[in-house]
Amino acid sequence: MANNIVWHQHEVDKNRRAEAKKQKPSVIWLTGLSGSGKSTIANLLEKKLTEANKHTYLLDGDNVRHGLCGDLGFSNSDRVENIRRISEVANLFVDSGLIVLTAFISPFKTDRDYCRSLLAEGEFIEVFVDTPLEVCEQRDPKGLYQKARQGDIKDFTGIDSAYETPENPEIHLTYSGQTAEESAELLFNMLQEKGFLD
Ligand SMILES: Nc1ncnc2c1ncn2[C@@H]1O[C@H](COP(=O)(O)OS(=O)(=O)O)[C@@H](OP(=O)(O)O)[C@H]1O
Ligand SMILES: Nc1ncnc2c1ncn2[C@@H]1O[C@H](COP(=O)(O)OP(=O)(O)O)[C@@H](O)[C@H]1O
Repeated sequence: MANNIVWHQHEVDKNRRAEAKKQKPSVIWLTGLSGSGKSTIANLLEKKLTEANKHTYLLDGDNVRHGLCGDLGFSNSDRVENIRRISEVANLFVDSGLIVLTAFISPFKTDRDYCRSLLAEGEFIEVFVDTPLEVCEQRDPKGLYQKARQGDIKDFTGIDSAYETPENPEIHLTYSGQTAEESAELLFNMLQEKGFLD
């Protein structure tokens, strides 16, 4: 913990920055298994938000793990640290007035709740991309499930590492054979209907 360090209050604050962007800053936190469609859906959603003149930033698992979290692996403690860093970054981006989209497996409830705890009421929107393991495994876009089944990758989520299902997500995106575009459309509409974009 930082000692002898005082938070500096700047003249242009979060409200002013959000006002300038004419939007309500928030974090749209997609969680789900590898291959569930988080990145694909978040990408399509960001396009829709941009078309609606929203200012956004997408934090994506694979990309963040190349830089900010490049020193971390997939042990439970590394995953906790991964989500802690991402939560802090998401919080800073919300402070800057942005609508932040995140696409991380984020398998542990406590870590997702940590990000929620950093934000104000209504700013954290948990979206459970609820695609069954069998579907994810069949898609296997990176061939990782096959490697995990063969024992070439250890601690793979859903195989030999836990995924804690969200109990009360703001949005539950169930899979019933729809395309990624349809999921993104559905998610965009749900965000609007629930007033998260007002
Ligand atoms: N062991 C293991 N378990 C799960 N995932 C693995 C693993 N090893 C590599 N990968 C690849 O890393 C991506 C998940 O990274 P995340 O940062 O989202 O994971 S976590 O939130 O810290 O659990 C994940 O990307 P997505 O498929 O986009 O979810 C995988 O491609
Ligand atoms: N309905 C769907 N929703 C999302 N992705 C789908 C869908 N159908 C097929 N896919 C494919 O499944 C893969 C999902 O991968 P990705 O978006 O990287 O998931 P995640 O980020 O959750 O690991 C992509 O190759 C995507 O094209």
